[in-house]
Amino acid sequence: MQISDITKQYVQNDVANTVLSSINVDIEEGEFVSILGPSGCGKSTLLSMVAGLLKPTSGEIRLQDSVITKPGKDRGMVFQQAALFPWMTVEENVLFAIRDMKNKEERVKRAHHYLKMVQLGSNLKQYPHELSGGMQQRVSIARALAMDPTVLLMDEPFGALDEQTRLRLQQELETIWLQTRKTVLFVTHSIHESIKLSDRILVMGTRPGTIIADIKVNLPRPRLRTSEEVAELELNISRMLEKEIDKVVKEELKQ
Ligand SMILES: Nc1ncnc2c1ncn2[C@@H]1O[C@H](COP(=O)(O)OP(=O)(O)OP(=O)(O)O)[C@@H](O)[C@H]1O
Repeated sequence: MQISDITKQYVQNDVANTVLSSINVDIEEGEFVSILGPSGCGKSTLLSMVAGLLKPTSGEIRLQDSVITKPGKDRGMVFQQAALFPWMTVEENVLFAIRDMKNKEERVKRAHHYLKMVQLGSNLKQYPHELSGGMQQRVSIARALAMDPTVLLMDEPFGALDEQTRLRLQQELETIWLQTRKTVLFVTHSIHESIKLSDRILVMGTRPGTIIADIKVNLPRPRLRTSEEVAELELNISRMLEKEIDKVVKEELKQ
């Protein structure tokens, strides 16, 4: 995927606010890339443009040589809230996402395969309200994977979960990624989460949002908090982010 010269402005009351400027990134097939940055730097805006939900003001995003202009089946999206259909069972929610598949037997087989992968093989007939937040999020991951997208786009998928569930889902996502080797673009606020999961971390600065560091994480997996290299990287990134946050605080004080 090639993100080239992206700028994004939001216009409100005839005033243009540039939220992203000069975003250039090439993402290899199979890479797990995290986007980290202070609140409001434009992470979700960037992901929404890759999803085709928003159009860039200038620049273009290419996936397998096609310019992205709208949402497509080649991109599966997982949001902070699972957004499942409450009147459908777990199985039906996944089947609905792949309703275009003609062969019913194959369709059911595929839904079950991914639901088993996210440890929900015994919850097929349950409804979303009968599941915990973590389980609901697992359904939305299975739903996105079942569509067999080229890229998985994840916008703070574990942000609303408690710490224990979050750690468990991080491990599961890592296992799934090692099995499927999908390209993943993952927005998070957690430095540790990004180090644990990614091949590469894009650190964003703000006002306007730009990429201030592109860090390759060449550490063996699984990456433990107790590892010296992990702790050192965590400290370096947190210093970068603190600088950006200080910049915002100073600007706000001036106003
Ligand atoms: N539809 C919109 N209209 C106008 N401004 C918007 C709109 N959506 C987002 N913004 C502004 O664009 C900037 C970037 O927002 P965005 O949600 O992409 O940031 P973010 O990095 O994902 O933030 P967070 O980490 O808090 O989720 C913010 O200043 C936000 O107020």
